[in-house]
Amino acid sequence: MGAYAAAFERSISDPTRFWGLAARDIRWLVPPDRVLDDGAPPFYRWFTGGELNTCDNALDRHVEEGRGDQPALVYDSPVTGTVRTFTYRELTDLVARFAGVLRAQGVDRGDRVVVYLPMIPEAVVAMLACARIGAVHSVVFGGFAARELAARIDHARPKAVVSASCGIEGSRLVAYKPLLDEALELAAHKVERCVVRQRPQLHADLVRPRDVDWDEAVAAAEPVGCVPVAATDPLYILYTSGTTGRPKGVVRDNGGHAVALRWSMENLFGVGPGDVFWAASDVGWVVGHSYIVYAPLLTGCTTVLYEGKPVGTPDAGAFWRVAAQHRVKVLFTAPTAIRAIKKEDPDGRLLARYDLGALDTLFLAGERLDPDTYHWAARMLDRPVVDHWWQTETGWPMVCNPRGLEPLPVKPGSPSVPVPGYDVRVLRPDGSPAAPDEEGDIVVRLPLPPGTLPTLWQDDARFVESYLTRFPGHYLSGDGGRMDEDGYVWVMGRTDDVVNVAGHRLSTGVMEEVMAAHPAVAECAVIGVRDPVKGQVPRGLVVLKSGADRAPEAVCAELVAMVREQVGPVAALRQVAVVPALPKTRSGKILRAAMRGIADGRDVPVPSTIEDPAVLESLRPVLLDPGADADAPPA
Ligand SMILES: CCC(=O)SCCNC(=O)CCNC(=O)[C@H](O)C(C)(C)COP(=O)(O)OP(=O)(O)OC[C@H]1O[C@@H](n2cnc3c(N)ncnc32)[C@H](O)[C@@H]1OP(=O)(O)O
Repeated sequence: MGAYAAAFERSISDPTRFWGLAARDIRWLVPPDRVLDDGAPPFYRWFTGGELNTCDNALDRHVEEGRGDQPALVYDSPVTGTVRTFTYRELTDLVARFAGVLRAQGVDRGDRVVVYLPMIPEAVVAMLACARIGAVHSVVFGGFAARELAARIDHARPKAVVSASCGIEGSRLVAYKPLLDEALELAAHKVERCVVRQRPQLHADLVRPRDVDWDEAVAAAEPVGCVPVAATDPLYILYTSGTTGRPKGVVRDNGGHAVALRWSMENLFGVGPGDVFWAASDVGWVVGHSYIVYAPLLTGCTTVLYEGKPVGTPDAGAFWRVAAQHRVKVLFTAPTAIRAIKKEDPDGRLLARYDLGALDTLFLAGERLDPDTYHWAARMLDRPVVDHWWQTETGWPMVCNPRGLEPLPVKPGSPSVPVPGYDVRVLRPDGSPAAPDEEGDIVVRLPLPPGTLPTLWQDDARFVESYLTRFPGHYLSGDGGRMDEDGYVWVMGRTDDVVNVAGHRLSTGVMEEVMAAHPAVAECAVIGVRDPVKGQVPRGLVVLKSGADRAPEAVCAELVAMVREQVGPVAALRQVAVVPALPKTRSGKILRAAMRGIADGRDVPVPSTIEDPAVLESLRPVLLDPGADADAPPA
């Protein structure tokens, strides 16, 4: 039996022993009584009775163990012309001081702190400072609009918000503070304190005494040490899109998270202490949480925080420049980024300018890796390109080619095999196991391994209903796919109304909610359709109210602007078409999957429950050819 098969078998047959051994790489303040607490299924807890501090494991511990002068964080920002390195000692000092700032603002263990920051070192500092004092951070991605931020504030009910005057999107300045002010106005929950980092590119007006200037507060703060927290205490809440407009607050614990992420670095990514790891994502997504911040630092690596884009900052050689300059060993990004680079530099002329001698592997996740992109990247880089599949809910890879454990043959289009700890299955609608290569729902048999979501924030019922009810005893991933004879998993895409736009998981429901509020709209549907660069883009189909005397093009342009304004630019809704009717079942359910299939050029059977097949047929031309974008985005 190979190393992978042996590890997988051990992880499933004796998870207590498997993860108990992995837990030895973490510094515990109080060792756990139990590795797996399975006393209250379907809720499982890892490392109960144990106490630790995640920040201690990510920073202080490394300083004490001799890594104080090693770079912990490299901030590379082509949009500001900055490259700055922070050693473990420097980062520990900054975090300890900012933890003092939070304390001084009344933030204590268990309090929530919303972090709404661009890709600047302060984002990492704020997250780790929360961990240091046992506060629970909830990072909100900067591409969301005020309304979305307000919804998250109302749900997490934070004591404080940490933000900045602006973000920099390529050449565009995004004023964060007005968005924050608007969100605070919209939110019912009243936030007591906002700590605002003033960036030189744009000064924000502070509302005193609510708003506190980051630099002034840090100058006045006393450094604070790490507090012990229970392994099962929440480290963070990260909201992710569900099928409805209401985001789900995925909870991450401290103990299981630290153990699983630390294990994943050596066994999946093949990196260890001292290596340079770069996840080119955003701290607002789970990749940013796990593989920009926590996993590399828990492992004693150097992590790269990149404030730039794959193209345009300044060109499609940007990723290769960063990888070469910082001697990156593992680069992790989303396929959409590689497709954007490929589009601009198909022959790799820019890539050829850089010495990528240190680069060992390119890991890709966040959306399906299409074989074309895989082959292009593998050919251009001439080194392993590794697809892997996971979700915000799981926090770390579920299916991967475990480079550290045992590199397995690559099958382009498949992220390879279930990761140790994840008993991945494919089920038929009746819950019976699918045959090899038969498509079904991808599920994971409970218990999920450490590091995965123990529940949704203050909503055990929604946790059970969303993930554990469809197939009792299993976690429902929401993705469909198949498993082949060799145990390789083939992920085909979402089985629900969640879209994946440029690696950003978005709810079509939230866009529909916004569009439905337009006075001329009678009903609408948003579907995700294939896009050559972003993977998927949303497309809106709208039925106007009878008697609406507005020009359809004007309504479409207004709808595009409304979604951008109320959901955020990241929704990237550009295609909206006015149609005479939407196809529905006899019970009135809109047939989104059927429309999606036609738009993607797939042969989809017309559901037998359809009310009027002619309606679906009449949409075919519009679904196959969206026409021009409804409007150019505002400058
Ligand atoms: C495995 C578990 C997971 O799935 S975790 C999620 C993993 N996903 C990712 O890491 C995301 C990968 N995608 C990306 O990094 C970006 O899409 C890349 C490839 C860099 C392209 O970026 P960009 O050209 O900006 O396109 P986009 O579609 O991301 O953005 C659309 C519009 O939104 C804006 N936007 C984006 N981020 C922000 C932000 N932080 N603050 C403010 N605005 C933001 C973009 O500027 C863009 O605006 P515009 O429409 O061009 O005006």
